Amino acid sequence: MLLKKLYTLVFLRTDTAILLGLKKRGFGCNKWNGFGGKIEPKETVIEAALRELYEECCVTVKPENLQSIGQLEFTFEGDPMMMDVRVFSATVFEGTPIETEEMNPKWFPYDQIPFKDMWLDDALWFPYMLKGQPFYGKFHYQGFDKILHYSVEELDSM
Ligand SMILES: CSc1nc2ncnc(N)c2[nH]1
Repeated sequence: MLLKKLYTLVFLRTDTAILLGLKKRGFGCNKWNGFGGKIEPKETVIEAALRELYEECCVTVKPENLQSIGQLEFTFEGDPMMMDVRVFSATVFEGTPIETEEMNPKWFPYDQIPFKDMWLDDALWFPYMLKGQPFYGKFHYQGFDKILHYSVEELDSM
């Protein structure tokens, strides 16, 4: 029986760049990533996404400006836990991203995304997100640096 844990992942975008954060501790440390994390028992996915974004870079997004763009499922050889990651993007937001204990934020022009310093799977599904195409990706890892098999499909809507 697979166990499933829900996570959020938010990307702020402008017409020229995407905001990534360098994870300073914990899971995925030293990788550039979107902003997000676990969902607490009594909160909705949207509430969790907006809370984590604010906690990690002090930027606020209104629920109506958060676009649900994708879903990622991560499984790991020998581990029953499946990570179910809900991916969102926003182009309208309030505040300037600042460094927190968790993350060091930086804007990257779209032709300078640091894929070699990101999770291996990101290069495989970013193209869908960057063109605003809802997607559903499944990635089966061996350890954290090898993808044994994966699939990414376009969705009609999220
Ligand atoms: C554990 S595999 C994994 N890939 C990821 N890509 C982007 N953001 C994450 N949180 C990711 N986790």
